[in-house]
Amino acid sequence: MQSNNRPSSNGSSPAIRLDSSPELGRYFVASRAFKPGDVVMKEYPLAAAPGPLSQHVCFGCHRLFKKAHICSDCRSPLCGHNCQMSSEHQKECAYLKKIIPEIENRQKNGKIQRIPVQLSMLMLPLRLLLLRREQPNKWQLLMDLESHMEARQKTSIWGFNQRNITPFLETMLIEEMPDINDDLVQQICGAIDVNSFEIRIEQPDRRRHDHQEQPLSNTNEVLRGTFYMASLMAHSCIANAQISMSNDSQMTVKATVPIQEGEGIFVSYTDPLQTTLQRRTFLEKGKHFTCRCRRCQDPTEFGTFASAVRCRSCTSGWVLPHDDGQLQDVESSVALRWKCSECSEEMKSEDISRTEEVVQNIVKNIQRLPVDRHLIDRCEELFLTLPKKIHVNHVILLQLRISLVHLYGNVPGFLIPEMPVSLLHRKAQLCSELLEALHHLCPGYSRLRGIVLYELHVPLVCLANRKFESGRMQQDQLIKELKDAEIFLKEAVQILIHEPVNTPESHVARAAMADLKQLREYIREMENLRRS
Ligand SMILES: C[S@@+](CC[C@H](N)C(=O)[O-])C[C@H]1O[C@@H](n2cnc3c(N)ncnc32)[C@H](O)[C@@H]1O
Repeated sequence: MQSNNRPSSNGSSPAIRLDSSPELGRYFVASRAFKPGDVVMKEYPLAAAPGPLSQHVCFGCHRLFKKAHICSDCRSPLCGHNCQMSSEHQKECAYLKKIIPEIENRQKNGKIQRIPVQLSMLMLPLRLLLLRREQPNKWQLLMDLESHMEARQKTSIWGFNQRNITPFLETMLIEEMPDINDDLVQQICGAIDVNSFEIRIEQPDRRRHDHQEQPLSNTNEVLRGTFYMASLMAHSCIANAQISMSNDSQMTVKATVPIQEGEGIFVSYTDPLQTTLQRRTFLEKGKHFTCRCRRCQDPTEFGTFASAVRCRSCTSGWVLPHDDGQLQDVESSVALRWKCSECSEEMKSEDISRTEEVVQNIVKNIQRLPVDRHLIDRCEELFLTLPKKIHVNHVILLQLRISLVHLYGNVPGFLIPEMPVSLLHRKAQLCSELLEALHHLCPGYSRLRGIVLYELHVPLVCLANRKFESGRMQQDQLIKELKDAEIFLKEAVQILIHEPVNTPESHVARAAMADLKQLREYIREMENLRRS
């Protein structure tokens, strides 16, 4: 198995082998069976750089900073003088400072964004282009990646790169790479957009509760990394493997469900908690293919109704992608036809998209409120109002459940010891509903399942204790209910234990292990008491 960034040129390894099909292009197949949690591959990127929207990531050491130290020569945002003086930065600085007059000039004419934004769009292409001279083996791997040049030529990104990326890279590199031209830059940009992965950055003083207050929020403060082996993995919205990133940018791909020898390895390029339209649109625009996975072809998404919108006409049916057995033939998400399950009223993809946007904005506005008891009340209200527009299991309401599960137990006034029985039941109910949906949408050992299982054990233990302490439960029953909670906690540990250190999930894993030890001791104590 490959365990570093030096894969064999054909991407083969004892555990996986490369195959290809007219539909998927190249993709990996298991050369042996994998169990959930087994490592499929590990890899470091060919290059990584702060994401184009990042504003607080040091261009040198890739750590987060509160206040930028701007390099006096090239204006790069750095974390301090040491990073400015590092040999890595000095090398890049020599290139970057050549373009500052041009950026400032364009900025004066209002034709360009702020300097750090402009620089962060250029960093990854620059680092990849520098491989050509400095690390020719990696350059060859990069040149082997899919970049969808033909399809991208027809999109606005091509012109954007022509105006905002190519001229600056030419100015920086023309002396040592006289043959640099727009085609080469577009190929690099295509390889980045089609193949790159986001790498989360650990907050410097992140504690367990920070994670819980900001569950799985997307942040712009990420790195983008271009990997070789991982770039050969095919997508499915119902994947059998998932990616984790350590904070030194190493990627690990692990099986989430049993994978048989000879089966394809699929990761999800999209967030499983996105609607069919959001997923398909992202894949069509960014990755240039139409997804024909089992989930995309099932209008109800395995009975979850995760993208279902309420019919405006009869108000009782659900509008779903039209199931006339032709879903696999629909070439683009825009062409999808949507039909009410009861009155057959039809809607266009644009109408569905608008409804999703309206509802998402309602939720986003509420989630911007300060984290206090009012936020919890407002989130709960959404469970009464939004099902008038979307199904109660719509992904937007699944995301809202995740937020609420983290809020209950962590917001002052709603800490576990303060929570009334009804709210402990509510937290447990939200977890159970999430687990049911995740079972269909991202089955097996998904990180999200691990986190929800961890959250579920908390109210279960607390409810059992309260009942026992108030004399409404016998000791035998208490032990039984504690053992039920232990099963959930044990699975949470099994799923999260091997997450890379310093990731939010690894913090939850550590907490779960400590809680599991404590719970087992408590169960033993109760059993001893029963015997005596
Ligand atoms: C990250 S690359 C994967 C490797 C690629 N197949 C190759 O041969 O280089 C992503 C590209 O693979 C293809 N691809 C991946 N998953 C696919 C799927 N489920 N259906 C169709 N094409 C897929 C698309 O062309 C996509 O842009």
